[in-house]
Amino acid sequence: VIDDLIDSIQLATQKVLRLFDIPKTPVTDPIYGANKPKVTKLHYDFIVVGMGAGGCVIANRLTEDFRSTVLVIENGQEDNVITDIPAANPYTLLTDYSYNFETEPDPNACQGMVNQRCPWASGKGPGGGTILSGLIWTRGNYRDYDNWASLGNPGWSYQDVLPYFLKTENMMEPELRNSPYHGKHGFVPVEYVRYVTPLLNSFLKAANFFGYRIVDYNNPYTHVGFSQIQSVVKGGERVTAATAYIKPILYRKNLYVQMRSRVTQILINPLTKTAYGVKFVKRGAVRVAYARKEVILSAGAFNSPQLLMLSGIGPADHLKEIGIPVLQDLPVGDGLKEHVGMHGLTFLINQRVNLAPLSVFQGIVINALKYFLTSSGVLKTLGCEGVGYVKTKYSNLSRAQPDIELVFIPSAFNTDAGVLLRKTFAVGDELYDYTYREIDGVDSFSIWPMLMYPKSQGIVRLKDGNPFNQVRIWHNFYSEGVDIAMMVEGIKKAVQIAKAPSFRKYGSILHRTPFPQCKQYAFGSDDYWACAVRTMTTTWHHQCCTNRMGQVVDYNLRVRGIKRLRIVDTSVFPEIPGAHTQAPTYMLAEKAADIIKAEWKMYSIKVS
Ligand SMILES: Cc1cc2nc3c(=O)[nH]c(=O)nc-3n(C[C@H](O)[C@H](O)[C@H](O)COP(=O)(O)OP(=O)(O)OC[C@H]3O[C@@H](n4cnc5c(N)ncnc54)[C@H](O)[C@@H]3O)c2cc1C
Repeated sequence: VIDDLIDSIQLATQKVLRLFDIPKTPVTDPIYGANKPKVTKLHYDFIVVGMGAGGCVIANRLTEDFRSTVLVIENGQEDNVITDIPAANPYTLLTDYSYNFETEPDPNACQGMVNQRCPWASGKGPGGGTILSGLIWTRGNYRDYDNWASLGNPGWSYQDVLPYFLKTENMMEPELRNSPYHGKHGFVPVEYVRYVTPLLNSFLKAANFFGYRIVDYNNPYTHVGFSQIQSVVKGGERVTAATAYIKPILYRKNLYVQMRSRVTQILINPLTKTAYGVKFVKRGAVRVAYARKEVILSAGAFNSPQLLMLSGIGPADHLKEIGIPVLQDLPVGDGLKEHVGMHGLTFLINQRVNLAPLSVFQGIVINALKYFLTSSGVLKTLGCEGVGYVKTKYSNLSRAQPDIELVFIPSAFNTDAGVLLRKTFAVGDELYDYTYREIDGVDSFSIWPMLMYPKSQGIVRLKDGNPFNQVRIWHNFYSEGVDIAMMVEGIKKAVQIAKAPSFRKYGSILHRTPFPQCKQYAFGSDDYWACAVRTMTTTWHHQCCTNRMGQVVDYNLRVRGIKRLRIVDTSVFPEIPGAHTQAPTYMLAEKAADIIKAEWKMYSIKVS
């Protein structure tokens, strides 16, 4: 009551000051999803920074208790009809829906990319990464979470987290819906993708040909094998974290969402080391919002460490160098992990059974009509169709734990003549012109291997004290030799799969013009592929582990040494799971919400 009274007085004062035009802080704001502007408050129970996968879940679950007010602050702009179209993601990746980070140059990797830097997309807008994502739904191996627990994080073993994976999910496929390893009542619909090419069938038959089973890879007993991709779509349309978790609850009076607002600092009392609010900038004006209970950081694996460091929490040496007073010395920004890949394999075919982006552009009117009027057609493609989990000879994991994921892509860099896909991965001119120009627009497909358990780890640091500057990222990809050896084996397995009889009927052949940086090696030799992975280095956008549980946060996700500050996003993963990171983030946030509610004795809405 007192806080509300203070709010009213402060807001009334601001209104009066506004009559004289000082300061310019408005007292009403367009709030995401509200029909008319809501009066902004200064005090909330919880402030959530970032409306990505983690932030959306937290905002939803905490507002189940109508006594608690929650403000979500999101830097990005509102979503729209284009962002819902799964096929639009190579385009949206190049827009302001992504932060478009870049890595620091490193002779070990990214050598064929523009300026020898790998681009690294990270979502910006309602849903964060899920507004850009390939929508692939994978959980990883049960041992991933047993490992989290064994690293000193009780409560995070597979048995502990499985209920939260189930709570998240609404499996729509009848054959999987009744499995004890799938949920039916969650906010996240999961389907097989609506639009696939005939090549998917060839991919799955090829797997059978080489002795792999068709499996439910999200079942802990059948991880090794192949499948059509389980994906986060409804009726073939993209479902972001905001679509799933925020839009259905926008009517809640205790939920406030500020878009286009960049948090620049967490406000922390230096004497008590207690977080009490945030500073943010909206439309050029600096504002503050106060949290009665907690500030929850969900700004992602690059921006959460940035905000901590800007607020005096991080490696002391680095903060001193930048000139930021040190509040708490913690290994923030260390241990960055990513599933590194090599997207350059190109298999040419002699029939147009693939995804041909140029014809999709040419027929855009018909394709758009199909999408909007009949909910069908090529715009429902994810751009990836199948997935396979295999083991290489270098794996020291158990028999049931794969170490390479193979993603089947019904097109390749050359298929759109280098117009879009190549740009999203910043493939350099020298590489593209030498290797792919001669096959511009030729029908083709690709298989993208992904290293599931990279050993190499990178570092995130501030460039300077300006909160609007991007962080600096040292990826350190392939600093551990075993990562290269495994990727080479993964590539060889992809090449083998594409040789199966099921692909031969399309005249499938591997494009053998080498990368210019690797032409000194015999094409297809281990040395050639090792050079290829250092040249055509691609990220899968699964950045994580930069504020690790057990190091920067405790197993209840509270920042060590600071009160009332928690982190709920991929940055707290104690180790990268063998999964695309969206499902693990939803799981993490669902569990975090229960932890927070228990601490503050809050209500939940029960689902059957
Ligand atoms: C291109 C791409 C493709 C992907 N494909 C897949 C896939 O197919 N399958 C899968 O499982 N996963 C995929 N992912 C990964 C998945 O989307 C992420 O792991 C997940 O979204 C991470 O959630 P998060 O909560 O950690 O952060 P994010 O979802 O990144 O959300 C962070 C949010 O915080 C906001 N923010 C950051 N800084 C500030 C600030 N200072 N002030 C205010 N707001 C701020 C950001 O704008 C963003 O909206 C993909 C990601 C990308 C980028």
